[in-house]
Amino acid sequence: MRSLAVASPLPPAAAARRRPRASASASGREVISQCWKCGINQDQPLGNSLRIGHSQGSLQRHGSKNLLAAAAAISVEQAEVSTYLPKGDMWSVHKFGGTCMGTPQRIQNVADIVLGDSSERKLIIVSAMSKVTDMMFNLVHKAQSRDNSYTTALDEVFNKHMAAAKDLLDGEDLARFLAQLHSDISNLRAMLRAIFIAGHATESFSDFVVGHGELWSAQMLSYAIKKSGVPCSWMDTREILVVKPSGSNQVDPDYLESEKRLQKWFSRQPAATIIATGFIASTAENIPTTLKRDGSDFSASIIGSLVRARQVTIWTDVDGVFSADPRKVSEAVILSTLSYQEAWEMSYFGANVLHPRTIIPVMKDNIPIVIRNMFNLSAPGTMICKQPANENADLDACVKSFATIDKLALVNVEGTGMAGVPGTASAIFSAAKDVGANVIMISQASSEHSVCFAVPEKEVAAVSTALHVRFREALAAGRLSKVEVIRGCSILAAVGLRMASTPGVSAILFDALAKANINVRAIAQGCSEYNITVVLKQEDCVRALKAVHSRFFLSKTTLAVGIIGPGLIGRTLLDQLKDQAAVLKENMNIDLRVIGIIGSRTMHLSDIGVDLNQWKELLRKEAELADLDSFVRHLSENHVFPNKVLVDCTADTNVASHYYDWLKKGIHVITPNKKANSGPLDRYLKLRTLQRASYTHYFYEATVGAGLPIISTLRGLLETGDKILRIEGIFSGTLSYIFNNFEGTRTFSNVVAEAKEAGYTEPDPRDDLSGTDVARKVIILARESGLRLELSDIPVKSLVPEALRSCSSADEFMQKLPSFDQDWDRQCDEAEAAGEVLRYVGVVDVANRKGRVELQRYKRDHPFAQLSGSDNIIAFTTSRYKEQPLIVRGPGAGAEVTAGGVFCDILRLASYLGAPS
Ligand SMILES: NC(=O)C1=CN([C@@H]2O[C@H](COP(=O)(O)OP(=O)(O)OC[C@H]3O[C@@H](n4cnc5c(N)ncnc54)[C@H](O)[C@@H]3O)[C@@H](O)[C@H]2O)C=CC1
Ligand SMILES: N[C@@H](CC=O)C(=O)O
Ligand code: NA
Repeated sequence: MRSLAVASPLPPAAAARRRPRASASASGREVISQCWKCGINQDQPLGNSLRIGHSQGSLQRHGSKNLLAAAAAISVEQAEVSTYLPKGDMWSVHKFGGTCMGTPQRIQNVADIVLGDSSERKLIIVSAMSKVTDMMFNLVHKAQSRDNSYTTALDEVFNKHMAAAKDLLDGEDLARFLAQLHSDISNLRAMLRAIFIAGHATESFSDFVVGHGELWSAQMLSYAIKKSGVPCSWMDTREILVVKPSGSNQVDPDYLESEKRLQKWFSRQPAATIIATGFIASTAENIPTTLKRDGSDFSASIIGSLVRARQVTIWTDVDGVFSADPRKVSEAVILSTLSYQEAWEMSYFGANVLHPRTIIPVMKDNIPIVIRNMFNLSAPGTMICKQPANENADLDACVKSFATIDKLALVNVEGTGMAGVPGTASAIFSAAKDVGANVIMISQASSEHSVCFAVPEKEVAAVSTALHVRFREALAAGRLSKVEVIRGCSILAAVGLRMASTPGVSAILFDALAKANINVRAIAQGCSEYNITVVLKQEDCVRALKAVHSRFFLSKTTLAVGIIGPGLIGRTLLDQLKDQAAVLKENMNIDLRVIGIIGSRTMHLSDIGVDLNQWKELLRKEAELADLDSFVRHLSENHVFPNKVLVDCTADTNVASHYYDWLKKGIHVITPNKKANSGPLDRYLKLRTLQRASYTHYFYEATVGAGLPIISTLRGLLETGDKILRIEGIFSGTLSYIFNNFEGTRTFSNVVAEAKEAGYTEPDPRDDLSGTDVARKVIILARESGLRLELSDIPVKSLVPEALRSCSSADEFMQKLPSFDQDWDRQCDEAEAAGEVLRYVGVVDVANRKGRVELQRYKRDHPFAQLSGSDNIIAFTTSRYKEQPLIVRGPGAGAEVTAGGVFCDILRLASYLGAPS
């Protein structure tokens, strides 16, 4: 065997300084106690060097077999207990993770935070400098894989710490630290060499090597604090914390023994500021071990409990615990408080809070844990403590946070033979256990006809096979009908202690999911009610998370909007949205984001929202070729916003033909375009049936009377049980304007041009003059009233001269229209001579299940003759409004009022989705 001799790392002066102290306190176990007493700080141990010193001697004496025992010989000195360990409020415990200890500057910042804490006594737990633990694991891995490069990797570890120390410390402190570092590295080199030769490292070996990161960072911090004149000791927690293994990769603290050891340690070094190593501990047999994953948090919690600290502060690089994963929910907020149970539940669901076991030690003594950001000292952080009694008890505050678990599969075991048969559930779950599957959630309805449970997707094939084997006979005999596997699932959990005692929480949760059009596959809620768990399709999970989070947390309804057709109405709507967005956000908690605009030629897309101050430039300069399919895909695949709406501001039949598919995709539709509702009846009925059966919404108030409340009034009458007899009125803003203004002073064609200029006409004014636009409105109202009519069922009196019907464009039509002005002069004169006016009216004759559109003459005192501008007037004659019809009157065309009507529909949608009304 090769010699493992290690050169003395200490310069002669330092070695000389060590010796007298070592001998002064030497007890029976000379080597060990010598090192314990030869520290740099009063009687402080030099930690690992003493053990390596011992191991070195032992190695030479006992050979490599005893390497571990020798290396790990951590002893508790039989010192007299002279100073009792005080316990209670005077102690504050802090823990700084690897990121906080990442650079010399950060270690100095940690020192400043510690110095700034005015507590009487402070116990500071530190992790290794960031990345060091991985580097140390890598050393072991390389050595046991017989990879010689472990030596250079060890040099890197040395260099990293030497450089940090040189930056941070100076003078004697630096010399002492470097001497210790040299010594440790030499001994590690020897130990790794032994591992290299053996080709194997036991867990204890590995733990011993890995724990050095904490030993070095604790020493560096204690020197940094001492530098400012504050007495400070450092503690190797392997001398204090005693743990025993408890199952796979877990340990349980031995509180009694640990407390005894702490007491003894303290009696020797009763410092007011103690820097202790996180992560590392020892077994009852004094073999070095670690506290496993997130071990430093656990160290802080155990030590906090041992001294009955006032508070344990875990310093990290985030402002506290978020209400949901901020990478998935950008609006996630920092929680100011969390109960122990809530933190526990959240940790289980993968929220990066604390490992559940970290909470146990402090929970038994009601010691609060505060999570704080060392890089943002102004953030107060999150306090995890006993549920505060006076906490806001309103419904929304019952849910503290949301978490998700992906890559799951549901297993559904179903059959009539399960009901009332004891042992079925046990057989199902023992089959899962036999293949080592981790059952994450179980749900069984009380009918007992099915049991369903979630397991990680990678384990589901084995579970399914095991169940088919176990229930072969039952399946063959039909007692079980199926063992079904549903892959691609996720769990979404709502966590909150007060859910247990508050009715209505689950209703809100499921309502938010339904409104986001998300299908729930399974549900579980234990009677502890700290969480409600739902299983969903994985692809829906982020959207679901956003939907429930915004419903409970922010009460902010976020709505992604896609605008199709930025023509007159579309661009006016965009302007209105731009002007009102901030007010809606502030006053109504509604966050509207236009994430796409598509015109006939180009489209501009954004994931988080188009800047509405410059949408026109963006649509010109930063646009792609218009493609409606990819536009819709952009909207439906956006995972930032849970709710999406397409606003069709075209007059295009083709665009309208897609509404069905969009609603099916869960995208809401809002439109002033009349084509869908006045198109083929079967398609209309299919669309309405789908929409009524789903939680997607389809609003079209502006299709009749623009912004006037026509559809909503009719709906209100119908839904409250009124019977519609007749709807009659002037439904065309264009025709209203024309006949209100064609009074002999201007030609007919001039007035038509004015209506077009004012934005009242359809993109092609022949749609207005032909009566088609009015007929479409009549059809829309007729269908809304329950009549099954086609557009062709409506007799229409067209005002478009026969000769102009075949014009190839609206422009050509407008150019040729003046040649027919004389005909119009004649009709107008005739009416005037009779004391009448011309009005173009539409009638929905519900009683006779008919509709019609006609040009009529009315006496000058008739209400229809009293209109001005683009006024519409619509009279509803119903069972309730029989003698006097209910009349709605006002401008029924024009950019502002129409866009306003569309905007109203958007807000109606937001309100349906949960925005305050
Ligand atoms: N002007 C008014 O007072 C009222 C209009 N409406 C309806 O509002 C809708 C829009 O009317 P206006 O804005 O006046 O028309 P417009 O012609 O000014 O705007 C329509 C826009 O849609 C674009 N477009 C057409 N097909 C498209 C497609 N497939 N994909 C993307 N973009 C396309 C056009 O390029 C144009 O920019 C029409 O359906 C109209 O019936 C409803 C009530 C009142
Ligand atoms: N062109 C239409 C616009 C509203 O639907 C009209 O004039 O009424
Ligand atoms: Na309307």
